[in-house]
Amino acid sequence: MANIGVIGSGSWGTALAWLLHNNGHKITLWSYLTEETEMFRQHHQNVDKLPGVVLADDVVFTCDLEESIRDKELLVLAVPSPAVRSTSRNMKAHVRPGQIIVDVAKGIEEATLMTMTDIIEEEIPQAEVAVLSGPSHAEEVGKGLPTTIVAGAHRRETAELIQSLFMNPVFRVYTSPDMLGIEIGAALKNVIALAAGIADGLGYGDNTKAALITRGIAEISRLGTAMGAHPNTFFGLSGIGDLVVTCASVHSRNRKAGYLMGKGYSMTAAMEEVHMVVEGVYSARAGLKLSEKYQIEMPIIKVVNQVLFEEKPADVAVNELMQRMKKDELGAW
Ligand SMILES: NC(=O)C1=CN([C@@H]2O[C@H](COP(=O)(O)OP(=O)(O)OC[C@H]3O[C@@H](n4cnc5c(N)ncnc54)[C@H](O)[C@@H]3O)[C@@H](O)[C@H]2O)C=CC1
Ligand SMILES: O=C(CO)COP(=O)(O)O
Repeated sequence: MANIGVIGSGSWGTALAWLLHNNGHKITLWSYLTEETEMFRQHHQNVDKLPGVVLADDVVFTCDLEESIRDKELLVLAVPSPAVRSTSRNMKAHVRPGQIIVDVAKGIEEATLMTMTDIIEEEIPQAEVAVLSGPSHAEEVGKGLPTTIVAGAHRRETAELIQSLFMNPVFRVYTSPDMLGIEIGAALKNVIALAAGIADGLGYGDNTKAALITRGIAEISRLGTAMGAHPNTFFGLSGIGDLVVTCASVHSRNRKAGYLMGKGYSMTAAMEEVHMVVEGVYSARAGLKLSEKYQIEMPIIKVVNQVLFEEKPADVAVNELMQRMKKDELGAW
C-alpha cells in the first residue's frame, strides 16, 4: 500500500483517486477551490464533473497543498494543462528530493512550447517527473470499464513503480521511456478531436472522421519524430489510441466543443456549454508554432487554428483541406 497525493480534483483526478483507492492505496485529494473540498467532504464525489464516482470515507480531502504532498510516495498532478506551471510553482517548497510526480494533464504550453513534464521539471527540479497517458475517459475508468494506458519515465524503475501502483484487472498499464512522444500525442490529439467534432457538427460522415484520424496521426507523428520522439509511440496508446477515443467518444469534451462549433457556436460559447476543460483550444496554437519551428506541414492543425482564432467558417476550412494540392500518401516520391 502506498501513500499517494492526487493534486487536482476535476473529473480525471477524482477517477484516479477512486482507482488508486480501490487498488488499496491511501489517498489524499487536493482541490483548487475550497468549495470543491467542501463538496467532497459532504458528498464524497465530484457532483459537478463526475457524479456517481463515490470516494471512500478514508480518502482525505484538502485544499492545503502541503498536506497533499507531505509523506507521499507518489504525487499525481491532475490539474488542467494551463494550471500546471502555477500549481507546480506552489508545490515546489513542499516536494522532497526524488519525490515522484506523475503528470496526467495533456497539453503544450503556448508561450514556451514546453511539455507538461518539462514545465514540472523546470519548476520543481528536485522532483522525479513521469507521465501517465492514453485512451482513458474518466467516466469509463470510474465505472471500472477495461482501459489501457502508458506510463512514461526517464528511469525504467520509476515507470514500473507507476505501473504496479495503478495496474489492476481492468486498468492495464504499459511502460515506455518515450515521454516526449507520449506528451506530443496526448496534447495534439485534442486539436484533431476538435476537428472531428466540427465535422460531426457539420453533419459529415464516418469517412470524414476516419480521414481526420488517419491524416491527423500522420501529421502528429511527423512532428513528434522531427522533435526526437520514437515513431512507434504515435501508433501506441498515447498516439493513435487516444486520438481514436477522443475523436469518437461521447465523453470527449474536445469532440463536444468541436461539435457545437460545427453547429455554429463560437469557440467561447462552446467552451462554456461544455463546462469542463477543452484542452485542444490551448494546445492548438502551440501545435501550429511547433509545426513552424520544425518546418513540418500540419494542415489539419493549421485550419483548426483558423476556425478557432480567425473566424474561418468550418465548412470553408474542410473544403480547403480537401482541395489542397495533390499529394502522395507516404511522402516517398
Ligand atoms: N477527464 C478525463 O477523462 C481525462 C482528463 N485528462 C486530463 O486531465 C487534466 C484535468 O482535466 P479534468 O480533470 O478532466 O478537468 P475538469 O474540467 O473535470 O476539472 C478541472 C479542475 O481544475 C481545477 N482548476 C481550475 N483552475 C485551476 C487552477 N488555476 N489551478 C489548479 N486547478 C484548477 C478546477 O477547480 C477543477 O477541479 C486535463 O489536462 C485533461 O486533459 C486526461 C485523461 C482523461
Ligand atoms: O484525454 C482524454 C481521454 O483519453 C479526455 O479527452 P477530452 O478532454 O476530450 O474529454
